[in-house]
Amino acid sequence: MEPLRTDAAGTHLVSRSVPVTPPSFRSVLSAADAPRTVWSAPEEATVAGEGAAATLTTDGAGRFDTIREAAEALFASGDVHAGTEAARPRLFGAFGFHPDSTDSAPWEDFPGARFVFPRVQVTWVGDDAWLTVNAVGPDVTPESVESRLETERDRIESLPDAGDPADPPGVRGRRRTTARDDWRSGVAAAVDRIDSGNLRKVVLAQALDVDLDGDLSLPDVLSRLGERYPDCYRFLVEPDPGSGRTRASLFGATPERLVSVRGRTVETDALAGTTGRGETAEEDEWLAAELAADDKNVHEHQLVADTIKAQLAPFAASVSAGPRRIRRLATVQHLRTPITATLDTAEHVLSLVEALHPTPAVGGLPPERALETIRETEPFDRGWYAAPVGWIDAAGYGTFAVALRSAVARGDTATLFAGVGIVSDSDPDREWDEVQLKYRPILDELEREAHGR
Ligand SMILES: C=C(O[C@@H]1C=C(C(=O)O)C=C[C@H]1O)C(=O)O
Repeated sequence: MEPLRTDAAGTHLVSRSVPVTPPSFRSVLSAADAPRTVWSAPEEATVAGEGAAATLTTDGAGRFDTIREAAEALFASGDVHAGTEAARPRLFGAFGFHPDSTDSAPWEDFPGARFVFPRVQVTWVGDDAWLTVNAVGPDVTPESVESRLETERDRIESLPDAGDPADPPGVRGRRRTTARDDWRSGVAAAVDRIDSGNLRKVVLAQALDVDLDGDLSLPDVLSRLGERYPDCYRFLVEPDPGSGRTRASLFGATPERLVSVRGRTVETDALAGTTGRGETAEEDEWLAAELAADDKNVHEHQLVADTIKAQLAPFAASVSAGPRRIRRLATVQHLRTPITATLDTAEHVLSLVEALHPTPAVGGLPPERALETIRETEPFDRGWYAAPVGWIDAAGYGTFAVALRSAVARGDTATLFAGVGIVSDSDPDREWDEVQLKYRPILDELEREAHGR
């Protein structure tokens, strides 16, 4: 197993929180020290993290266990006064899609897993906001953290106004990593494997490198994504840059929850099967009805729902699925089945993340064949695209989303990722169009002409 790399071993943790006059999200993030962390999810508090009181980093197939053990050890040493549940200390981070990290751009600075325990955490819950200050180290005292809490409260309550949001920077150049002909032959080869009985489904992705005309303001991007995609999971993670490199930021607004665990309750979703949005309400309804009745999409979706239920079965005597419905987003519509389970015994959220990742919504079936097909077909590394991103607390509860509708921004460049499920009757050109639709949430934040829609 790859060792854990941490600056928190053998030390203890102190965390203190106070209510604050709610600051603006954009002001907090604009003034935040690196690495910045954002987590904002439906029915959850929004969190912005600044800096790192500790980081947990590892690689390899044992990355879920290594991070779970390190998180448990870190929180076990805790002296925590949170005041309210939402402000409690949490670790935020993500895993790589494949067990081994890669050196290829844009992923040079992204290990197999990395979690940050923010130095300063601002949490918005309903109309209230809380400030949490965290410290980890051999010499940390409650008094030093309480005094920092006072200083940080003064700073947060007197942050300068962030001003008007910046327009998207504009895109001056773009390069696809997959040419249309290569895509057609890749999809055709995958369909051949499916027809020969070796594979049932595989999700193939593309990447798009863009050169920007100016700087990307992530505070503005994340705040706009929150307005356009309030039902999605918005995230920002920023691993430390290698020497001579500008810091990279992975951000996105994904509709897909991988799993959430609270007490014995597990909630997840099967999300697969896609169509576009119409120009009118009638067209939207027509597209939704066509999607719900489309054999190819329903089959693709059902494979995901059945697999998730089977993956949860060893943990829970009862796993139940709600009705399959349409999930309508600003740019696409999906088929969605909500799935809930009651755990037989308490489990850490990372045990469920490990059991579920990658679901056939982003990998395929059978998993090993699908992963082999992905590696052989895609001319780029997935890095943290389509991988679990989320948070963990001291109780082992947490929520993880699947890092889709996402991009890595670094300086004046960004790389976007999007994929589609391939089954026996997939048409390469329709799948190509679906990939382009899935770039939209992020491209709209980069292209000037899209602004103001
Ligand atoms: C792979 C992506 O999306 C996934 C694939 C879907 C599909 O094939 O219909 C739908 C939602 C997601 O599970 C992506 O957005 O990149």
